[in-house]
Amino acid sequence: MANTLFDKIWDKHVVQYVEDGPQQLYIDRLYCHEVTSPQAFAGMRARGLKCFRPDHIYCMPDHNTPTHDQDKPIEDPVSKTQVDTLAKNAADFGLTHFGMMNPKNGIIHVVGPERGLSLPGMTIVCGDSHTSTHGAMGAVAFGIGTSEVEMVMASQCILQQKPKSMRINVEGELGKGVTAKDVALYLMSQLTTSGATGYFVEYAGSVVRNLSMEGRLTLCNLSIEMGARGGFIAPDEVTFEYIKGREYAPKGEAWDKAVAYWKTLKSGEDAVFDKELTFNAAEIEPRITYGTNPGMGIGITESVPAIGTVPEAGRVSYLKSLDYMGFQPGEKLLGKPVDYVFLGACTNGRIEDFRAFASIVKGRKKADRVVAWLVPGSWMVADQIKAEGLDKVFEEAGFALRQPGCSACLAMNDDKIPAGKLSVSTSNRNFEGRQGPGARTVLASPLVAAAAAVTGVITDPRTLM
Ligand SMILES: CC(C)[C@H](C(=O)O)[C@@H](O)C(=O)O
Ligand code: SF4
Repeated sequence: MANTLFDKIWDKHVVQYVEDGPQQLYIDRLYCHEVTSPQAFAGMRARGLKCFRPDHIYCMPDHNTPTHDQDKPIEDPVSKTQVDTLAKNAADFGLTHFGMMNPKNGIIHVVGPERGLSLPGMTIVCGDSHTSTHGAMGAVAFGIGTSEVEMVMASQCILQQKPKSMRINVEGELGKGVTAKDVALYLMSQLTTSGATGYFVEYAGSVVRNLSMEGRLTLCNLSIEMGARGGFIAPDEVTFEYIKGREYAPKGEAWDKAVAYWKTLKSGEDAVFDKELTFNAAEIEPRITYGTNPGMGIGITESVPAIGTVPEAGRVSYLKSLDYMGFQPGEKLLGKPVDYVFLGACTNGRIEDFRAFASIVKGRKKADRVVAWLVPGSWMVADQIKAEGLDKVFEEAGFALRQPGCSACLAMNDDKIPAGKLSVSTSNRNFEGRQGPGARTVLASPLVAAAAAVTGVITDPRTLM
């Protein structure tokens, strides 16, 4: 009998078991963005196919959208083609499309949960690795390739090998200034970027239960950076409270029925996982990365690992990574001058992240040397920022808000960090050139980003709280 929550949701969606092969899995939601959908639509056209369940597919541009002047035509020709192509494809195939300037537009992984489209117990896919984010809603959500996007368009199903199951418990209480982002960065440093390869992770333990939905979305977002197929959290009152009343959430009787079902979505007391790990919240301080993958991280007061502590096989790439970042083995990063600060991305572009940033910059001033990009994950987040008066806080401190999109998370739009500049970023990847050719990225929480933005150097946010 299925006993882990993952098994329960997965098994309920299996249409067909193929002996010694992949399983045919029914998909409740397909999200499409402009980068990974064009070939899928082209394939559908070439085969003369229609989408099997068009009402279960939602499209929106986010990667190529500029974060300024969205009411004007996009200047960059490549981005314009991508964004226009998605609009045309969605229209041709009869799919819902939240285009640029549509109040429902934003980063797909921010919009899905906030509109009540991503719900507990669902299977959710998108041609995007950070689809794992939606796992925070208690869904089995994972990224797929473009040929698989086409498969889902055509059949609303996908062929998948069932991943192994892992439970990660984080127990205790988070200290001052420690956020879900720090928990994720800590887990990655412990597991490495391949530590969860082949697994689907259930996050559990008192720390996870006490996280807000925004925090849970951040945590699940980063699952993929540990190599996991996805990560999710059993739905509970926090989840239900968050979903209630949202635009596409069930209403009235359907709501009661849905909640009654969602309450059954938990792993059994005696559930057995292929792997189970437990961590102690007391070990986690605000974190930063020092290298060129998200697993290369330290507590903000710690030093970059000395060369002797790095396994011999990894020393060459370790030194290459530090060389790129301009850091020395064994040195502390506190006090390092910062050029750019980016608040946003599907990792940390939600209202709580803007509240956290505001809590530090309120009554202070942006450091002159810092260029700061504050990019809401969606128009809904942008509106909430205004409704709460946070825009005024930012303005008084010398910060301006931009328009929603993936922005500086990856260099696919106008928001590129110049070569050599050091950026403290709330996004999820610090690969070489990720934020622009030659850009150097330190991943951190919104609190750490805010502390850097007002001091101009890498700063422990606890000293400003
Ligand atoms: C463009 C897309 C395929 C990619 C992903 O899959 O994650 C992007 O969103 C990213 O964050 O690198
Ligand atoms: S915000 Fe970044 S990580 Fe998220 S979907 Fe966009 S590019 Fe990918």
